[in-house]
Amino acid sequence: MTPLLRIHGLRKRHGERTLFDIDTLAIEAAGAYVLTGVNGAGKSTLLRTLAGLERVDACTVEFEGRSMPLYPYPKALRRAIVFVHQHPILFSTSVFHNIAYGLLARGDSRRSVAPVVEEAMAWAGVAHLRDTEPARLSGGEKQRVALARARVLQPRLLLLDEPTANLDGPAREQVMALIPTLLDAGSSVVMACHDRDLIGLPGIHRLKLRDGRLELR
Ligand SMILES: Nc1ncnc2c1ncn2[C@@H]1O[C@H](COP(=O)(O)OP(=O)(O)OP(=O)(O)O)[C@@H](O)[C@H]1O
Repeated sequence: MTPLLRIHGLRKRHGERTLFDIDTLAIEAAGAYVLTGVNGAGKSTLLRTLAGLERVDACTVEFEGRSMPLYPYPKALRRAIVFVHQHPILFSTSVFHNIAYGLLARGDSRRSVAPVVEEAMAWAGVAHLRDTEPARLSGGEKQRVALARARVLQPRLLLLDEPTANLDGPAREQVMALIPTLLDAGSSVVMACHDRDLIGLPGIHRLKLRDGRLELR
């Protein structure tokens, strides 16, 4: 099977320190991965690199069978890959507009966007918050809005940085419940996390960053 994404020779340095040096990273279409490693191992940096938010040394990517450099970050990846930050930054408008924003920015019409956003709000359990200003949301609500905002873009690859960190009780359960359904929509998902319940999800592949190398378990 052709992987969705395959990267060779992915190296990241901070000054003299090599944070990671990865021979090959292959992500299957509709595959689910957890990325583990101790604090400071480079998990967030690796996700940010895949999302084009970190500069890297020359490195080639095969995306859906086409070869391209990872830097400068290609348009095809910008459209296909969505990164969800651990502490999502939301615009000071409404929940509805935050979820609609990416689709409108892509040029979709307001008329076509509205039902997609309605469906996403229902999926994320935030429909009752549609007119709420993001500053008034709890951490769990913000994370669910961020997941809905990512989902409407129908990414081929979704990168989640510690989606359940800082959440507990029902807020954590609600976010946890959404994650398998992202896979049902056909996206590949890579999640950096320390959460044992996410690591134990059925069918999930385990990637571990250790001493700058990536192990597939
Ligand atoms: N711009 C930078 N310059 C130098 N070092 C940096 C820079 N950005 C990140 N680092 C270092 O790179 C290392 C990896 O950070 P990163 O946040 O990717 O790790 P992580 O595995 O996600 O950690 P955690 O589990 O604590 O979130 C850390 O030691 C961090 O201090």
